[in-house]
Amino acid sequence: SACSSRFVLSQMHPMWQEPLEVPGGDRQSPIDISIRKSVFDPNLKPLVTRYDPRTCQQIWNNGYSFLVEYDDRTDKSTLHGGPLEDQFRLCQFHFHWGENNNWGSEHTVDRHLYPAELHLVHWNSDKYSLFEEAVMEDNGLAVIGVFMKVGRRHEGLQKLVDALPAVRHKDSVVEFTKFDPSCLLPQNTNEYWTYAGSLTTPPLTEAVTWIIMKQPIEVSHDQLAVFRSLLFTSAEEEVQKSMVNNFRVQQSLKDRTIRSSFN
Ligand SMILES: COc1ccc(C[C@H]2SC(=S)NC2=O)c(OC)c1
Ligand SMILES: [Zn+2]
Repeated sequence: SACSSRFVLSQMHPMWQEPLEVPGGDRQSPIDISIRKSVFDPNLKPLVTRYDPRTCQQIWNNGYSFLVEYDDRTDKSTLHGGPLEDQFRLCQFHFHWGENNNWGSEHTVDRHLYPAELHLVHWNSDKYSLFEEAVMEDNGLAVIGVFMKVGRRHEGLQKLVDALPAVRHKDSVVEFTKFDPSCLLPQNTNEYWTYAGSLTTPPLTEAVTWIIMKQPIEVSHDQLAVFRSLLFTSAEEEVQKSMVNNFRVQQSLKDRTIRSSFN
């Protein structure tokens, strides 16, 4: 699918150097979500996700994370509602995690760090015809962020975990089908925070309406350990580097308001 972030491949290096300044730079992500600074907005609607598992195509290790990519040529797997005016199309999901269970998420809640964070990436298919177009526009993208905490084994995630050894090295791809990502959403999707932000890796474009779920999902210690068995490096490289701590440093809120869908 077009949203496979080849930019990441070309411009990315695992511990990539933060650029000195970013175009605009007043709505960068990730951020800390201060609960007391967020403003309840009663006009925020429930989120509506309609994902068709038949659009699931493959898993790809791009040297920064692993992406599960969806066929986004038609409106089969979509997101609308919440803070969104338009309909958005799912193109991929991926994760960020740490070297241990003490940190790993990109966003935090009152500075609380989670061991990992899921990003479900969608682009505005009402306004644009390709991901590449949407990624350059204000609010061309909508990303659902879901925090992950250590607890019970997540049965839905296990199918994905079992496929990871096949994409251990950077640039490896494996077929992965019939996966419904709604199994990775918390049971309560009506409580979320939303704010205007950016991609969290280069090109860092300020095109994202963020929708961060309040309720984390639980995954087991062993499932996270398999994430950490992935490598940043390709099979040819002599020195293998484990894929951990693939999160960006937090950015300042600047002149933004975080809205909450709950009081
Ligand atoms: C230009 O295309 C890109 C570039 C990078 C990413 C991945 C970043 S953005 C995010 S949110 N989390 C991440 O790790 C893309 O993902 C949609 C798309
Ligand atoms: Zn991400």
